[in-house]
Amino acid sequence: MPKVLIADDLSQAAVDIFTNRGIEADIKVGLSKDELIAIADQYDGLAVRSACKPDADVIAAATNLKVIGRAGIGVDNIDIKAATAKGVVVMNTPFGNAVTTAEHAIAMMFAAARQIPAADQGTQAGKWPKKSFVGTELSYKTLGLIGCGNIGARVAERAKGLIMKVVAYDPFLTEERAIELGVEKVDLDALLARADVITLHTPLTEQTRNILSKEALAKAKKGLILVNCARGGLVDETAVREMLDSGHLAAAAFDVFAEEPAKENVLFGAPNFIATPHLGAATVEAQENVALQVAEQMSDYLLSGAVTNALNMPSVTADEAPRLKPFIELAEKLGAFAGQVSDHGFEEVVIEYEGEVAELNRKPVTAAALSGLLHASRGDVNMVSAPSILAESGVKLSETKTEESPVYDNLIRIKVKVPRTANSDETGWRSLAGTVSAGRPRIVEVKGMPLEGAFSPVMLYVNNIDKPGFIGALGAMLGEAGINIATFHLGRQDTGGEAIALIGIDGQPPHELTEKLDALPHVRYAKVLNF
Ligand SMILES: NC(=O)C1=CN([C@@H]2O[C@H](COP(=O)(O)OP(=O)(O)OC[C@H]3O[C@@H](n4cnc5c(N)ncnc54)[C@H](O)[C@@H]3O)[C@@H](O)[C@H]2O)C=CC1
Ligand SMILES: O=C(O)CCC(=O)C(=O)O
Repeated sequence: MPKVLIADDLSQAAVDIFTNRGIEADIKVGLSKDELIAIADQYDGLAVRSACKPDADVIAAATNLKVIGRAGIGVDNIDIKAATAKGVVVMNTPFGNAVTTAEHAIAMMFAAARQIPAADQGTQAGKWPKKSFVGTELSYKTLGLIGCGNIGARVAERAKGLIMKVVAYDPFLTEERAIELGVEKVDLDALLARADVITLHTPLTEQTRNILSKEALAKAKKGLILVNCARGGLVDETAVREMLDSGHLAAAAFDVFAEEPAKENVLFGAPNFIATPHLGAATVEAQENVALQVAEQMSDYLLSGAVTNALNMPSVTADEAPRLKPFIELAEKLGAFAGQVSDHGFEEVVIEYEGEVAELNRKPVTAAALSGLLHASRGDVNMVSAPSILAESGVKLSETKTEESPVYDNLIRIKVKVPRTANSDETGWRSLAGTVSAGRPRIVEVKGMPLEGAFSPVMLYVNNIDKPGFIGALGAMLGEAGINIATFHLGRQDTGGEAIALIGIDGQPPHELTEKLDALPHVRYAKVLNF
């Protein structure tokens, strides 16, 4: 039974889903990093919000971990690179709290424009401070959105309802989408020059960190209201403090801080500054949404291999997962075959899809092929880590698809380009193909030569010249070594030409056997393959 750790406050809905689906869920909120590392290897899944920080050390200690689920949007608390390298899927819930967070941004904008918290404090202190609070009307003012994705777009919709003019800076916002949302796409300098209110809605990345630097803020209009319900690191907090003190900024309302939990901060106590403790997503509805979603997604992955909203792995729906399973198995085995016979590595990989499989979601199938391919040389690799490992190695990857498959209903062919080496005249492309028949993977072609057979856990691969007596000698050699033959598949180009034998054997043969095989006349190459 898979086991997950819920390491941040999550609605009970998540626990119920895990339990109902037969997954054991431990709740341990507020663990220190050392405490988390000490127990991390017990879990297949880790469910977090933003307080728990699965960094490279935690991920390295979590030797059984398969999935990290973020009940929320921002994943800057998770080391996705480290997770990918260890083959751990990272998934979030990109829509579950978007409305709630957009509403919080609007609430913060109003609170700042009318200084509601300070007015409330003064009133309840018996001061009736009516003359101290003269606010700003928002209708017909310009709202500048930095980031116009899920949340930004929802803020835009609401701001338009408030009769505000909305301009947006987002390099990935298309003109069509801007028109659809009724916002004007502008560059950052234009936004700074025109906005009466700025609200941030980008993720925290190396590109967005400090996007509102001291220099950028200096370009903003005097009297600006600044709202940040995205991430603390997006804004220079010290510069905001100086500008609130000097009156360049009329007000600022922040839900997020560079250091959280923010028990102290340079902004605290600044004039017209409003703070909430990262409450953007804190509504009953949003917490229910993200908890349900993350628990369903993690359970789907752990139980059926379905992948939704992953940041480091192609999606596989629950419907697709069972259909893809045999093709994933075939691709991984073909990749493993190619990887084990590529003694000197490979420079390029081509994966050809024919027939039925060409019409399926091929990304996970390709990831499986690469996982098999890299396994011989890299060991600890899986479908999550393989594509990025291959990309980092500089090996070129391409894919083709043909709806028609001349012989089989479906066919996957893997071609690898092997490099020229001092000891090998085997240059150029090597190819292997297989099919799924009656739900089982079968190999149907090796080096362009047709043959037909199932994969066995241990196989002997022999590439030889087709000469009488060879098969007898091979059988005798295996018999002498006490090795039982389970399956025997032969292929050849033409009589007396290049040939191959693929022999399923019961158990691992001694190393000397391949040496003896290699020494047989007419044998060009012999290798034990493991699947
Ligand atoms: N305060 C809170 O409790 C919450 C905060 N958030 C934060 O809000 C962020 C945004 O969430 P969503 O809108 O759902 O994400 P999203 O991915 O839908 O939208 C982000 C937008 O930022 C844009 N962007 C990326 N780089 C940019 C750049 N250099 N300059 C300008 N725009 C850029 C993207 O193109 C995208 O349109 C999250 O990453 C998270 O950090 C999310 C939920 C709750
Ligand atoms: O889980 C939370 O309370 C924070 C939500 C958030 O910041 C996010 O979803 O990115």
